[in-house]
Formats: sequence, C-alpha cells, structure tokens
Amino acid sequence: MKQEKLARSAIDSQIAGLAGWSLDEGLGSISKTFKFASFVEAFGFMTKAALVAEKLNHHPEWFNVYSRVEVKLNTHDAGGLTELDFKLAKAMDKAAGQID
Ligand SMILES: C[C@H](O)[C@H](O)[C@H]1CNC2=NC(N)=NC(=O)C2=N1
Repeated sequence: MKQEKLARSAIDSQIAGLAGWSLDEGLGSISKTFKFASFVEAFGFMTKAALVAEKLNHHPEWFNVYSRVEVKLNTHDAGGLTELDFKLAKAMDKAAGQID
C-alpha cells in the first residue's frame, strides 16, 4: 500500500500525541532514545519491536549500546514521514512499556 507523505500539520498533530519523540530537522524523521535497566531488557524490546516492524513491513533505523536504544523512523519509499512511522512509534512505546 502506497503511503502518502504527511504534511506539516498532520505531523504536528501526530507528534503531539506521543511522549519522548522528537521531530528531526527537515521534518524527514522522528527519533527517540529508549533506556532500559540492562542489555537484556533493551534486547527484549528490540525483539518485540522487530516482530511488529516485520508485520507492518516498516522497519526502524536503530542503534543499540548496552541498555540504550536510539530509534529513528521515516519512510524511505515516500521520502519523509507517513502514518506508518507513527504507527510503529506507538507500537514501540507499547513494547517498551511491556519490558519494565
Ligand atoms: C519493498 C519494501 O516493501 C519496502 O522497501 C519497505 C520495507 N520497509 C520499510 N521501512 C521503512 N522504514 N520505510 C520504508 O519505506 C520501507 N519500505
């Protein structure tokens, strides 16, 4: 399904409903750093998030060191942010909430 790139107004209202996510310069992506109590918890989060990402066919750019996971979301096919990025962001927040 072709995803439409969101306009600034739609991005603003979507980000207002999220906690801890920030809009990157150029409005091309959103980012969040998740912190956990241990590497095992961080990796558990990544495992949960990976399964959701695969189901959505929408994949994060992420970076992990020990208990920290830095996540960046965008839709490369659309060259910007789409509904799918916000869907995955919410699913990742949920996955993180199930960890600690
Ligand atoms: C061919 C395949 O469906 C596409 O490349 C999908 C896969 N996962 C994706 N993930 C993300 N984040 N953006 C995309 O545009 C995207 N496209």
